Amino acid sequence: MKVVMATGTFDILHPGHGLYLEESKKLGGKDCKLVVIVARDSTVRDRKRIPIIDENQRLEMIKMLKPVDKAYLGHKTDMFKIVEEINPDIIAIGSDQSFNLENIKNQLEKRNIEAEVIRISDYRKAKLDSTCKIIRKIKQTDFEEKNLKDC
Ligand SMILES: Cc1cc2nc3c(=O)[nH]c(=O)nc-3n(C[C@H](O)[C@H](O)[C@H](O)COP(=O)(O)O)c2cc1C
Ligand SMILES: Nc1ncnc2c1ncn2[C@@H]1O[C@H](COP(=O)(O)OP(=O)(O)OP(=O)(O)O)[C@@H](O)[C@H]1O
Ligand SMILES: [Co+2]
Repeated sequence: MKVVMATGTFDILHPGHGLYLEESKKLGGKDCKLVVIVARDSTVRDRKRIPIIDENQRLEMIKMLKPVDKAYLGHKTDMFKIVEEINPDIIAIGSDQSFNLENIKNQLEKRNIEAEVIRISDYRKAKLDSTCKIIRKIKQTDFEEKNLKDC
């Protein structure tokens, strides 16, 4: 049985997230266990922007997805601590994740973690194929208050 680790923010789910998780799971073959690490709110704030959905609700949704066997929040500072704990065979890096694979491999080597690091090159193209596009669309949409009255 192979353990594959996938990571991300997963703020406002869309089909690109589903494709990435499906492709990650395929890397581990027939008996794959897919473990997903959801980025902490503090990490998202430091690296990207203020998250819309908080970390617990993002984790709750990821746990409900079909390819996912286990999901956890990451740690707040050392991102390789969770890798040591999960001890995956493969770490799947998404097509738009800005990690340098060589840097990750060097960090793993320093800690004696024998995981393979693989870039998933598949990208699901659509009008709203990223969280930032969804946020931009919501910002630009001029909702009338009556559309939101039951919220
Ligand atoms: C090997 C690896 C380990 C990670 N561990 C953590 C972690 O412990 N805590 C965390 O908040 N995020 C963790 N992340 C997720 C990254 O923080 C997240 O991918 C990054 O913020 C970029 O966001 P994005 O993937 O949504 O583009 C990890 C990512 C990788 C590749
Ligand atoms: N359209 C897509 N096709 C394939 N993979 C995707 C797509 N969108 C996101 N992913 C992958 O899903 C994982 C989580 O992505 P993330 O949380 O950054 O969402 P995002 O839509 O890319 O958000 P943002 O717009 O903030 O970058 C990453 O590994 C990312 O590469
Ligand atoms: Co992204």
